[in-house]
Amino acid sequence: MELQLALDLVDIPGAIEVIKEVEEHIDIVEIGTPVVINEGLRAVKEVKSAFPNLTVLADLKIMDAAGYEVMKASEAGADIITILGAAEDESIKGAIEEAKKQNKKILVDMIAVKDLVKRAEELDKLGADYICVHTGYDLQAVGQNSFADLAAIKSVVKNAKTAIAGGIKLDTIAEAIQAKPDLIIVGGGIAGQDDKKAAAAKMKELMAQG
Ligand SMILES: O=C(CO)[C@H](O)[C@H](O)COP(=O)(O)O
Repeated sequence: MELQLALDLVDIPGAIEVIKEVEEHIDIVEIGTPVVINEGLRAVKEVKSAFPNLTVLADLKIMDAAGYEVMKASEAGADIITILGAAEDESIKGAIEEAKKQNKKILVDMIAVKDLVKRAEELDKLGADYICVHTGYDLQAVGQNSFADLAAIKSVVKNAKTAIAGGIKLDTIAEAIQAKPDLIIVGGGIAGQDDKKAAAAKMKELMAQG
């Protein structure tokens, strides 16, 4: 089980500072959608060159022109690129095909997908590397989470790795761990804490205990 730190509310120097603090306790660093909107793919490029040994995920949440966008994120140094599960199959196929060419991985974000089980089954057959259930900020604000969704997709996904994101904190990570995803994605639960290193270390410790 791997831990991904999502960085959403920082600029490039801020991202580098946080990563330095928690690097030894995380497996993947995510350059979040707001950071890419503010700073462009330069954020991916600068983080990858500062931490060449760290797996970098570009959270582009691609919806269209998927092959092209995967190519540009790959050129910037991303190892994993995200596309939305709600995108057309043609876009999903384009993203997966380009990622294979570039030796990269695709994480499909299931945010706002209504029939999760059916779509997860389809995405698994299309060859997604990761399928991620996700409660975005706007639904976190009204008290939702993705724990039941993770169990639901795990019942049908055979090949892809499964992931969960959205509001996971130290006091809720146990529920995510129980459902045994391959990847747990945490943003504010680490980046928003005073002692980021301690939060990441404790989460990794709980994940190792299983
Ligand atoms: O993609 C995102 C929002 O769309 C976030 O990166 C993801 O939800 C993880 O952050 P947090 O743990 O703070 O919810």
